[in-house]
Amino acid sequence: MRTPATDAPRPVPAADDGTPVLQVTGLTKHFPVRGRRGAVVHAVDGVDLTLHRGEVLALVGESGSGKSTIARLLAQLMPRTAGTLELHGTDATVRRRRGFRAYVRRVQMIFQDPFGSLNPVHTVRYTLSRSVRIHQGRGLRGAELDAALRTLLDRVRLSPTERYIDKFPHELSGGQRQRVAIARALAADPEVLLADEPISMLDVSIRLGILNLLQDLRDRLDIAILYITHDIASARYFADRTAVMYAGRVVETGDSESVTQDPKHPYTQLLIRSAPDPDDLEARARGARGEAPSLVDPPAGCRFNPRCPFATDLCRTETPELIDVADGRGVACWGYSDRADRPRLGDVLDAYGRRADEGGTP
Ligand SMILES: Nc1ncnc2c1ncn2[C@@H]1O[C@H](COP(=O)(O)OP(=O)(O)OP(=O)(O)O)[C@@H](O)[C@H]1O
Repeated sequence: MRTPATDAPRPVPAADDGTPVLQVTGLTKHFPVRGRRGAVVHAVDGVDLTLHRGEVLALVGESGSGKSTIARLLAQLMPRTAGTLELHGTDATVRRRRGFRAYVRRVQMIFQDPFGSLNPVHTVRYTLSRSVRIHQGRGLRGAELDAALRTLLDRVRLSPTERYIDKFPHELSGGQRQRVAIARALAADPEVLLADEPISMLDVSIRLGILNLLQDLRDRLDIAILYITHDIASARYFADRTAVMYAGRVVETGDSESVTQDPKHPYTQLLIRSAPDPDDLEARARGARGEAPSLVDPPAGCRFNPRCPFATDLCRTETPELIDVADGRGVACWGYSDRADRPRLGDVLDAYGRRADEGGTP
């Protein structure tokens, strides 16, 4: 059961009938390229995602794969090129400012940089009071407001609250600032948190504490969380389901345990089997098959084909959709299709190793 941050009225909670809280289908974003008429960056292309209450979905991928763009599209901070966005099964596209305010109350975003996202000239009390008043009622003041602030700080484990409430951001650690940013998001009593690399700028020693806090919010408040990260190991620890992105497309989805323990897509295999040394991954991938593709003129077919040791003509010409492989798992790789001309997959690291031994790309 959700417990509201205060007794103030909140948007009607929808019955949990299994309908996703938030769902996007065919999500696409193309950015125009300045100075090149007609050219676009294919940042996100045809992505389907569903977020359920009380569930963490990790969106994993290397830099430039489109993760942040997806977060901004889900937050409706910019228009999409194509695709639908539904909240509880109903079109949630905002067209006016008022609609946007109502949407933001339900879908809140947490940013990577807690240093940049809190205004340095305001105390924690000011920052949180402002958010509480916006979302829970402009008239809230005095003891009632204090109680709401206390509840929020308790929720993010900044207690005793007196120690933090009159502090300025520069008087707090990175982890404490991120907790304040999370408290500010919680003031809206949201159903969805979009967390864009929420721990990547924090000290390694405090990252786990923030993930545990988010996990606790998922459990206690039944919030749906989109957790964006380039660190697939943290996705395994923290997320119920994982979607792996490559060059603007989702290449693999499934429960986090299966995706990380038994990766199916050659890209996910490379990502996981090279961990924990990302340089190893980059070196192997570069040594074997070059850099991540241009998103202005992306490769035809599977976008991973130029780096994939198993790619065939089919992979170079036709785009694979997500293929059901087992237990709700999907893999966008022709290797799992029943086509006669499908590629025969082998061990991805062996293949790269062989290539390197043979002196580069064949
Ligand atoms: N406003 C914009 N105008 C033009 N191109 C953009 C814009 N925003 C993002 N892009 C491009 O879209 C692609 C995806 O970027 P995005 O930031 O979503 O990736 P990401 O996976 O979040 O990467 P990172 O982890 O580095 O933030 C990149 O090629 C990026 O340069």
